[in-house]
Amino acid sequence: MPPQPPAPPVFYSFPDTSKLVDSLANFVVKAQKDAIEKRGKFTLALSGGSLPNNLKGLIGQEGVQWDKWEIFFCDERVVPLDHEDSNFRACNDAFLSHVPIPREQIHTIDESLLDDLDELSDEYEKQLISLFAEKNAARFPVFDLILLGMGPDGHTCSLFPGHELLLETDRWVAYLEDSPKPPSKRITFTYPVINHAYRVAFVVAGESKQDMLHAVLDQPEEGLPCSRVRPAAPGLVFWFADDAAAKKASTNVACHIPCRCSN
Ligand SMILES: O=C(O)[C@H](O)[C@@H](O)[C@H](O)[C@H](O)COP(=O)(O)O
Repeated sequence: MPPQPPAPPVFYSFPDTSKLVDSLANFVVKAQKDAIEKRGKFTLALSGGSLPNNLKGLIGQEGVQWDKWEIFFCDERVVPLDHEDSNFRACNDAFLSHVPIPREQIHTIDESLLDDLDELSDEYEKQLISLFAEKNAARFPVFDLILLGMGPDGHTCSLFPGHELLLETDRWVAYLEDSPKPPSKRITFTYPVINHAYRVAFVVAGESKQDMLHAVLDQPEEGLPCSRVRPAAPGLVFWFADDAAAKKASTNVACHIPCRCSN
């Protein structure tokens, strides 16, 4: 069978953040159940920014098999893990430290390599390879779920508009020293990793995201970093937005606005 085109995004919008947080937690737990049933574990990648706080709904959730989770970071700032800019720290403070996930299943950067970005990104890529490569014949890791944010300029992970890393086709993890969003030194998943996932979900909230969300969904030809997230079939993209962010967004999505999905 010829390769199928990517499916249109599935769009959910919610009247307020607490409903979004509850629904996102349910969605993650469903993705986890599905992954464990089919593959015996749940591989999840997390972003920084506002996302960690939107995952607090996972604390105390029933039906979570934390011992089956393997967590990576879609991008990470090149700082010690206890630094206030660390994406690991943000996720740890928001929810990871409140749930019984074994620490060795949370895959963080090697702090001894902070002075050598090439080595640092290479080592993180090796952590991915050791988890994914043996059982997976695919050329790239296939995450069960990747959770992303959308920056005000349409960036996601540490993939910024106009940056040469948008064109990376080989490496799984790359580094940059010129991030327009501080801090400037970061490592990031590349599109081949993001676009091989079973599910990718963006989480966006607030009026300040209205125009960019409209541009990302309705002007994909602009090639904004978020618009380039198009996992190959059977992969799916989901958007979890609050009504403030969703106001100008397109109806050119699988679940139209106004949508009050309860999942
Ligand atoms: O490390 C980072 O900076 C993030 O991973 C980044 O990609 C973030 O998700 C977006 O900038 C959105 O951030 P907000 O949700 O805070 O706008």
